[in-house]
Amino acid sequence: MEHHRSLFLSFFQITHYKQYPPNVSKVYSYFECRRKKGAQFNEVVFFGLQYLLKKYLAGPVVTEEKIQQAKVFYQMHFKQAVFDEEGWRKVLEKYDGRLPIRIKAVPEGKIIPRGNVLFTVENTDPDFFWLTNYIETMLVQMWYPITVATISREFKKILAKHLKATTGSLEGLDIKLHDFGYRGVSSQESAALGGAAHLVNFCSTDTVAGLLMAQQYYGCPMAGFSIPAAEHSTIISWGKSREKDAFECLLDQFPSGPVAVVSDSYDIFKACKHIWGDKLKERVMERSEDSALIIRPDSGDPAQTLLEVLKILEECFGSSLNSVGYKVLPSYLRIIQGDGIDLNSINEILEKLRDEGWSAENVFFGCGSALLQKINRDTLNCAFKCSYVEANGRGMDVCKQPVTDPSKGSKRGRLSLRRNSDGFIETVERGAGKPEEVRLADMLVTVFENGTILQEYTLDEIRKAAQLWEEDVSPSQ
Ligand SMILES: O=C1OCCC/C1=C\Nc1ccccc1
Repeated sequence: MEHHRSLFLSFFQITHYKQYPPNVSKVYSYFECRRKKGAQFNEVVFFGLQYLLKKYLAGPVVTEEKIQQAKVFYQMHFKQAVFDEEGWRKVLEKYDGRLPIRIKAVPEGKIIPRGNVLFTVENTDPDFFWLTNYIETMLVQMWYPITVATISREFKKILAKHLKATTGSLEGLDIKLHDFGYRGVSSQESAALGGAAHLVNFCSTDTVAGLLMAQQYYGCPMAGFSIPAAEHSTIISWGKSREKDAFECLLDQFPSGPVAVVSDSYDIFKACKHIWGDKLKERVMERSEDSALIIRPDSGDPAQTLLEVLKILEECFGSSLNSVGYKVLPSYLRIIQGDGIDLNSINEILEKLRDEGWSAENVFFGCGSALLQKINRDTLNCAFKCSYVEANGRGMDVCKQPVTDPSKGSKRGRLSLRRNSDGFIETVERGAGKPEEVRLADMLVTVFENGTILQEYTLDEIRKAAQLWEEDVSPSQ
């Protein structure tokens, strides 16, 4: 495939090779989501490195043509010759354009507590010590898929808790949160990465780019599902006086399988009472459980609107009690709330529904920007730092310890990740841990070396690694 020029143009400062001490032969760096006091998230889902390696770093990424292009580009940019043409030509000659780099990483999907090493990067050939932090810029972009996968899993914990508490089971958990975020992200690539990151935890999405990512980079032919759904244009195009006809068209066009109909174009409450609950009542009741009508409010205070809608639908269609005593609408009727959903509001909504005796099985959720866009590199304090160098044949552990912010201190020495005797995951610093012991216990796996990807993960394996634990679903919290 066409390798991207971005290898050369995707980093931050190309003058760093001139700034290292003399005779440096190795630069070893690592990536972590720094621990932060009072942080909202204390564990992260590792996801996305495989895509980045396959797309930008694997294979013969350095070519003579790209070297020439970069040379001209940086001569213009710095108005002096600072691009390391010779260094790159040596990569081309010595390694046929493959990067002499080793990357060791936690397996994708693993749940790792904040403050632990997630992957390490080092040059495999002393001539190329400057390469390690050259690819830092691109590697730090891992903050995005990690953060989306983490937030998506936090949603899953909340949904699991409420499902367990109000239905007694976790059935249907993986379709409870639908990705509505395609339009709200900054680019097709973000949609692909973020969409795939959500699919680590759920199989419900409208972000098609994420499905393609899962297919092309994570070996999953179809990672998520959706259903026919109205949007405001398909309702209001009938005119205000024909909302009933618009709704009836959805029922006619999609007689089997679930269908979602946004119903707040004019008055969600009148639509539920007089159209769904009256004019089209028979049409709704004739649908089976597998062909439910899913009504979508899309405005107003989410909890208040949902409670009012549930009340109206109960008056029109009735409700029953499930095995744990919570109210459920008839199986041909459900609701999806895709407006105003984030980690705080989804919990509030489910608590208010529960207080009014409603089970979580009545409602599905959609989430857009709060899932894919309302985040940044600081959300999980993602950082990439050098922790070890070799010069004149000697190794040296290095780190930063800013007196102005100790939380920005970095780890020192070569790092490994292990489960300690208490079963907790911890990072072993300073190259401690005997090599034979580290080899066995080290959770970090060499996934990339000298241009070749040595370990791949399928989405199925990643989903298994990221599944919720028992304690994540216990209603106690
Ligand atoms: O209502 C629905 O039911 C379930 C299927 C998806 C769906 C709506 N999708 C959507 C996507 C992007 C922005 C807004 C809505």
